[in-house]
Amino acid sequence: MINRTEQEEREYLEVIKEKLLYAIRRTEDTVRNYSTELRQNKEYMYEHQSGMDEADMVASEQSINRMAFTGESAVARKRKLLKLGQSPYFGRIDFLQEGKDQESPVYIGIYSFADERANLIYDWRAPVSSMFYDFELGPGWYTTPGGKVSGEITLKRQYKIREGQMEFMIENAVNIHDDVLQRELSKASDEKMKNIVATIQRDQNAVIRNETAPVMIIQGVAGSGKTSIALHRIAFLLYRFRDEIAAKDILIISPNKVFADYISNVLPELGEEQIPEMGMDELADVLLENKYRFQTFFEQVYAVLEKPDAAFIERIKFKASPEFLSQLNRFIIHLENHYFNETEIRVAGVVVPWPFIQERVKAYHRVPIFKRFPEVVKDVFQHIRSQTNRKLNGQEKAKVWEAVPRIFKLTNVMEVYREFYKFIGKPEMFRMMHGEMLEYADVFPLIYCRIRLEGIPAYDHVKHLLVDEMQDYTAIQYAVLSRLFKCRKTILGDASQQVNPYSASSAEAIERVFPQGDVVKLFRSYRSTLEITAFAQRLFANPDLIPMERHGDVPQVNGFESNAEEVEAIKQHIAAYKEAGYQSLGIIAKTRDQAAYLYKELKSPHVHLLTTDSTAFHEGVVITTAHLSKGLEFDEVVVPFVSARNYNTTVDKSMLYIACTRAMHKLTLLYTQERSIFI
Ligand SMILES: Nc1ncnc2c1ncn2[C@@H]1O[C@H](COP(=O)(O)OP(=O)(O)OP(=O)(O)O)[C@@H](O)[C@H]1O
Repeated sequence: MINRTEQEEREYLEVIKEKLLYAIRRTEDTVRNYSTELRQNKEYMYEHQSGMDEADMVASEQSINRMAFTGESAVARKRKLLKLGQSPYFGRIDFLQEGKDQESPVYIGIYSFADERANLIYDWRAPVSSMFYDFELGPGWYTTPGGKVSGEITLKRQYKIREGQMEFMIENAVNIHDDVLQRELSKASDEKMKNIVATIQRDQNAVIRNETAPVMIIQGVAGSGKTSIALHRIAFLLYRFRDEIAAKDILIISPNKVFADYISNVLPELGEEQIPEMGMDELADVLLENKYRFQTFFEQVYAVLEKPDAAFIERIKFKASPEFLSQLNRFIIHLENHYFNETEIRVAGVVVPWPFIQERVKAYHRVPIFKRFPEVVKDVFQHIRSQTNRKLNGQEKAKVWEAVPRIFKLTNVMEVYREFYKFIGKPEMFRMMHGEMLEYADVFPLIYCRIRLEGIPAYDHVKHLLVDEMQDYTAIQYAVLSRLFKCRKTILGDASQQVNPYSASSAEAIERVFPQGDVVKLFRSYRSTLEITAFAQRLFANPDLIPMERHGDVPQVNGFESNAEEVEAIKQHIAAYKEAGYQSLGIIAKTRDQAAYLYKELKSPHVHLLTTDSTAFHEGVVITTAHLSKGLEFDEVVVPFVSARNYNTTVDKSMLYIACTRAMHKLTLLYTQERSIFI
């Protein structure tokens, strides 16, 4: 066995660092050579431009592009090597393959690294590395494209190497992962989400490395690592299918810009490029071609929280149900058969009879209704020509163009959508807001009608779609997504973290939309201490949840006589959180008005207010709403205004649950006068 002792490991680390340094220098030489050559080539081309013919120019440009590409790859390679220099590997397994007489050590790092003679570091995504996550000492196996490789794991080690120095090394213990995991979880939070390659758990690894599922639905409790796993899964797929998928072919549908920013460094940390990302509202705008003004999802949630109106809530609930989607589908089929004026068209002395027109309309049944008319127009032209034996003049053509769409009783998608409510006998279920603005609950049904009746080009360039916070999207939104994105999907969320319980989906409902999906449930919660998890469980009990055995202070619930005293207490938290060794403090209010009020009261340059307009996550002290805090986490969380008046509805309870589950190490709830029944 090589590198048996810790001393030998430390010496080996120095050898590897040396080799990395050498590789970095070589890449630097490559980059330098390419940039010199590139400059010379460009100069040459510029000087000889006049004497070059088209073919020469194209050849020169191609050569320059090739050179630039290779130069860029060398720069990327250098970046990876520099990173490896800081922390070359985090794990090792020694594997004795069946039929061989000597085991070989497999050092595992973020990227692979080889010298002329051997593979020195294996990428964590390589087939052989999967054994590091899947097995303890003893029998083990991994699959390669060529088949299954079995053998025995004779050694397993984990290392923490930072800035080139080995901080610790843990060996062979059965709970090796637990020890390192505990250390990782007890640390103060970073500004952004971090990678978890060194401590991926077995069940998480199975999700990350699943290559076959066309749709993967991950339902996991708060803090179970759903988002982390989904991002690592993308890194894995980019590695595994590198010839087929690039970063630009993936799309993340994220709940907001702050969240997008929060997760934005995980993939670059894993050596991958940034992934395109889009919010549902943004997608809606694109799909409606910016033609309609609409309420956003945030505005809908605030309306429910701030001035709940029974009829408004009824409309939301109705449109969120899978039954609504079925009714809409039935109506669209009904349109086909019952919304045509059975009339003939008279042009150029010819009568085009209704049966002919009807037959043509039906012939294009695969084409969305509004897209059929141009086809039918052409057929009518043809019909008239055959009767008159002459071409139609402009005026006659215009008449046909006008007459054909009129055979359909409705002229546009919006009219169809309004008609639907009359058809089902519930016209009160459709209300426009002030200024001809659509309610959010109508946005995706309208888009769905557009797709069915006008057709929208599918997003075929997207090869993998990632949807986070799946519980916040309704059946109709999934119907839209499944029609737009034919690619593989990873969909994740937690049914307990609905920001608007009137407009939410359970994992089961989503499964119904994607019957081909693999559903994975994650019950172990990593984010919070056992005390915080136990506290949150009292809000929404999940008997299956498995908390981490990590301890901290019991969450505090502090009462005050006045708001002023409560604000004063928050100031004390702000003054003290750093002393406790924390890096982030989240003050999570229920509504945006309450968050804004607090921000004004606190008047501190060190406090950031996160709103729906924010585009970046801030380190330090952040005031925000429960809705916006989704997916984020803080070392310490303070939830203000948890009074009986402020937290008393089902939606309020959901918000409180989301707020409390953001805390990693410390949680405090504050109220004035009477505390909420939920605590
Ligand atoms: N295997 C792991 N090793 C180390 N840390 C982990 C692991 N799994 C999860 N975590 C940590 O747990 C925390 C929660 O992870 P993440 O935000 O991905 O969970 P989530 O299920 O998306 O949470 P939520 O739904 O509550 O927003 C993060 O700090 C993450 O780094």
